[in-house]
Amino acid sequence: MKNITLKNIEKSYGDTTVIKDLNLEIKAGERIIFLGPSGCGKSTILRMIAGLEPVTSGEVHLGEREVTHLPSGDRDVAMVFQNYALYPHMTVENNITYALKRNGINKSDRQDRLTKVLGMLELDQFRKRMPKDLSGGQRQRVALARATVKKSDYFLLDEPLSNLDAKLRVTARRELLKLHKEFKQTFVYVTHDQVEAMALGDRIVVLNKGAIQMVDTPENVYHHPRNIFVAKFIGAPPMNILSGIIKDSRFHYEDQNIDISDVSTFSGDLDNTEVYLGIRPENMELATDDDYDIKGKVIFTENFGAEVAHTIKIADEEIVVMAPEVIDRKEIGIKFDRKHVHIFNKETELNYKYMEK
Ligand SMILES: Nc1ncnc2c1ncn2[C@@H]1O[C@H](COP(=O)(O)OP(=O)(O)OP(=O)(O)O)[C@@H](O)[C@H]1O
Repeated sequence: MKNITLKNIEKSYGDTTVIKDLNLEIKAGERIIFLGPSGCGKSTILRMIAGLEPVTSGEVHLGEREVTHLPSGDRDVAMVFQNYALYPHMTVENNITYALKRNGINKSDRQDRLTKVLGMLELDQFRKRMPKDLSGGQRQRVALARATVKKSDYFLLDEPLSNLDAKLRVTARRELLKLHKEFKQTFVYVTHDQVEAMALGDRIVVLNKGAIQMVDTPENVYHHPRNIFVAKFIGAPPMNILSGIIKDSRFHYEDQNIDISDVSTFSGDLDNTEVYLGIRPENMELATDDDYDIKGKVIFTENFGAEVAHTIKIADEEIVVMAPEVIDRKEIGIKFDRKHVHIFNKETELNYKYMEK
C-alpha cells in the first residue's frame, strides 16, 4: 500500500495556527498537487508528511504505518526541493548514488539504477561533472535522478521547477510524468503555479490560509469550482464575478439583467436572493449586433497572441472577455454561454452546485 492519510492535522507556530484540522486521503500511485497562494501552508504540509516538521496534533499514515512521530530518515520517502540541494563536492554520479551506498545497496544494483536513471533523464554525458559545471535545468534533473533511484514508494516535491525558465519547465514536466509512469510512486507535489498543477495532477488540493478549499480533478477544479476562492485562484485571467440579485429568473446587475433560467444550478428557490454570478473570460463572446446579454465599455485590451483579453467596465465592475482579435469599439454587447455560468451563495461563497438542496 502506498496511500497517504492525513487525519485531523493541525500545525501552529506559537499562537499562530497555520494548518487547521486537515483531513486528506491520498491514493496509492496518484499524483496529488497542493496548490495555493504564498504562505497558505503547502510546504508545511509536505514537510509534515516527510517528517521534517512535527505536527502539533493529528496523525500521518504512510500506507499501513503510522509515522506521525517517526524521524524523516525512517519514513522512506524521496524528496526534491526548489534549491535541489546537491552535494557540491561530488560528481553527478556520486550525487545520485551516495545515499544508496550509505544504505548498503550493493554495487551492481547501484550501477543498474544509475544507468537507468541517467538514460531516462538524459544525463549520461554529465555523469563525471560537478554540480557547479551544470546549468539549472541539468542540476534539477540530477536532483530528480537522486530522488528516483531511492525507489521509495513516496515521491515528495516542493516547487522543484520554479528555478527553471518557462521552456525548461515544460520539458521538466514531461520528465516528471515519464518518471511517474515508470515507477508509479505516490507523488505529492507543491506548487503555486496553476499551469503546473493542471498539467501534472490527477487531483489538485486547493488551499487557502491553511484550509482545504477543494480537492478534485484539474477538470473539475477549473470547470466546477467549489467556491469563489477556487473560481478566482484558478484560471488566468480569473473567473469574472458579479454581485447582484435574482428576480423572475433573471440575474439583475445594476440597471441590466440576464435570463438565467437555463443555468443548471438555478432553481426557482433562488428568486429574490442576492448572489454572485461567475463566468470565465473564454465563456463569453463580444457581440457584433444587438443580440447580447449585457453591455459595457471597453477600457483596455491585452494581446496574448492566440487571443485578446478585453477589459470591459459594466457599472462599477470590470470584467475580462476573451476574443480572437481586438474589437475596436467603445460600447459593446456581451453574450454569456449559459452552460458555463456559476451561481455562488453570497454568504458562504459556495457554488450552489455543491450546496445541499
Ligand atoms: N518556523 C516558522 N515559524 C513561524 N511561522 C512559520 C514557520 N514556518 C512557516 N511559517 C508560517 O507558516 C505559514 C505557511 O508557510 P508555508 O511555507 O507552508 O507556506 P507555502 O504555502 O509553502 O508558501 P510559499 O508558496 O511562499 O512557499 C506562513 O504564514 C509562514 O509564515
